[in-house]
Amino acid sequence: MSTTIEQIRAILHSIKDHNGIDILNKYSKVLIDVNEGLVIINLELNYPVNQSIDVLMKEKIVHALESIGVLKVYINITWQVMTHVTSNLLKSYTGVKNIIAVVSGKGGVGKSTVSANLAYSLYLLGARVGIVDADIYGPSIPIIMGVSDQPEIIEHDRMVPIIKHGIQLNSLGFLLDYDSPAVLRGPMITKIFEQLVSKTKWCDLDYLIVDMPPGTGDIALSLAKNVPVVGTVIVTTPQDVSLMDVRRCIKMYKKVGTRILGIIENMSSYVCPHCMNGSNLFGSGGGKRISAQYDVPLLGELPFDNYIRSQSDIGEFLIFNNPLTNIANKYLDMSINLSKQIALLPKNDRNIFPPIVSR
Ligand SMILES: Nc1ncnc2c1ncn2[C@@H]1O[C@H](COP(=O)(O)OP(=O)(O)OP(=O)(O)O)[C@@H](O)[C@H]1O
Repeated sequence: MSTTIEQIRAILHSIKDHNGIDILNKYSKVLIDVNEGLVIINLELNYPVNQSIDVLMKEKIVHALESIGVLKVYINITWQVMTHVTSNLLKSYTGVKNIIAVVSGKGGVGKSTVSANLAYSLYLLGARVGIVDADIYGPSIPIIMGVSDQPEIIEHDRMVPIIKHGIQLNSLGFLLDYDSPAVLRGPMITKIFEQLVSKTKWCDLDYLIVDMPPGTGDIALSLAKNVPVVGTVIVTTPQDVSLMDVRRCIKMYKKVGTRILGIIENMSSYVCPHCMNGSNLFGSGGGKRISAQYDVPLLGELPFDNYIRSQSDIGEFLIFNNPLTNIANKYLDMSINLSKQIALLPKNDRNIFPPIVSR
């Protein structure tokens, strides 16, 4: 008896990828054809798929189909990121499908480093990505990414983002005088922040990463209320003081109704490059505990890696220089996890213009 399209569809729906996430979700489009024993599958997914994921997915699908006796199969995978509904139900900005804020309970946990590398790994997956440095206390993204140019101002006070390593970039540091940051507080700084995000001429972005200042201050509240953000990613280190601040941060974002897309534990372990023994510099398992306690996905755990620090200091990307390192793979896994969390959110239908009805 030959395999039916329904059986193949059911098999596809049962497959999980190497992150343990369903290969298909409610927005995936699947066209299946069976022609003289050859099964043809055309899959359109709503998250980025690079070549290695494409290969892994195809292997999984072929393997699963073999179990029901399908031996000849052709699979074609394409993808298209869609715009998802924002936490505050605001309409998304033109040119930006999904805004993701990277936040932390306290300073120095590696939020900017994670933001830059997360942006770059999403870009390596094939997505169009931008990054906004909104850290009023010290905009480090231009340093990490090795950018010193200023964005060009065009008509209607709009700014053209700088492009570096394929990523569109703008920073509060380009707009503020950092010799007198204390003067800029409250409404003034939140207005500049909102303009930075909304008045940059972003070009066709799948994801815009916002590197937020640490803590739960004015900019965090302004983000929650006035920026069409799909959600936040919280960066923490595993030690107890850091986790205490994360709890406060999670409670604040939950209170103001901003979605939490996941937690990233940074500097979670250290492997000595000489003896190769691992140790937990700042304790262990904190990210997992927080994730379980607040029912928030743990997107990844990143080790302490001196190469990250030295590369960031000279404005180079770890992944850019060495895409095959263990930590580069961890970043890629993390960005795949994040893109899939976003892929499951409802669509933002408010961005779709009503059809023009001719009389
Ligand atoms: N996984 C890591 N391994 C080693 N060093 C790291 C790692 N992540 C970040 N760092 C280093 O830690 C320092 C602080 O990182 P970063 O500036 O990204 O933190 P931050 O949370 O954004 O800080 P702030 O709140 O002050 O803006 C930097 O020198 C950075 O290179």
